[in-house]
Amino acid sequence: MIACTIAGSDSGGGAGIQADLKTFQELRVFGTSVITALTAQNTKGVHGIYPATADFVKDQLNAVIDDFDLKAVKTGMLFNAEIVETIVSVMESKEIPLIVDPVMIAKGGASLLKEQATIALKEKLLPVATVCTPNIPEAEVLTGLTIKTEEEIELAGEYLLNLGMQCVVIKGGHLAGKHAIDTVFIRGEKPFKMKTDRLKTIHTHGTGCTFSAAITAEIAKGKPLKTAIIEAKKFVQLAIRYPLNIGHGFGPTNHFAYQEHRGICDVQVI
Ligand SMILES: Nc1ncnc2c1ncn2[C@@H]1O[C@H](COP(=O)(O)OP(=O)(O)O)[C@@H](O)[C@H]1O
Ligand SMILES: Cc1ncc(COP(=O)(O)O)c(N)n1
Repeated sequence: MIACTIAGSDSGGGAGIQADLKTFQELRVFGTSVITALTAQNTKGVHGIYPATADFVKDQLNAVIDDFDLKAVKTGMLFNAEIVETIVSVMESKEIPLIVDPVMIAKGGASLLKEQATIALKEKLLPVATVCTPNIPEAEVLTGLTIKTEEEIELAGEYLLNLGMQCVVIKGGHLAGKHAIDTVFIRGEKPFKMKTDRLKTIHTHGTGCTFSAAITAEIAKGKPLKTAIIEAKKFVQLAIRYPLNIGHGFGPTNHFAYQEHRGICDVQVI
């Protein structure tokens, strides 16, 4: 099975292209990549960004699509509106499932998406997406809502589904409480929640990239949407639960954990 990630490179290896390819590999999917930007980054922050031209992003994507039978494609850091629009122009005519992680701001605070690009992402990319995986601040930007309560999560989910996607996963990592709860909206189905313990850790660099890459890998393997999303939640939960404790800042998650500890992760589906 072959998947592709369209994202930024994280020199620190915990997020972006590197997190996505490691996740694909652990889930036994062959990973291809389209790099939108190079970041000089480590566990302490983003120290520089060097974007690719939109034309070169297109060259990479066409090179991959022309040669491989891609079963799923994901996007992460897209940086500017030209890159967003280029991806739309290539992907809109394809029947390949597209998972959009609407990456906006790194956990350290650096902006990974320009303001104009947020509009392009919402108005052009999301309507051609299959799945979108916003965290709470991203869902707030995309919907214009303040999201604190369950009702507001429901409203945000419905709003985003109405942009044309088949599925929206609103991630609860940024909320408070004893549990980390993600809410999943699939068109035509009753929404459900995935609940795990909220782990006390600073090693959450790249959690969103890892989660969306795991969804992409499971979809590439042909899993139904709901099964793919639940398995991906297990993958990211184990990756957070067994940190590598490397770097001097907010460390990466552990992509080895799923294969090493599989079967012992409880994700409550409610
Ligand atoms: N401290 C934590 N304990 C357990 N799960 C977490 C924790 N932080 C984030 N997660 C989970 O990691 C995934 C990524 O979530 P989140 O951190 O909200 O996204 P992002 O990395 O895009 O900001 C979600 O499934 C979320 O529930
Ligand atoms: C290249 C790249 N892509 C995505 C993220 C987001 O990850 P996080 O929100 O964990 O900082 C990042 N920091 N760098």
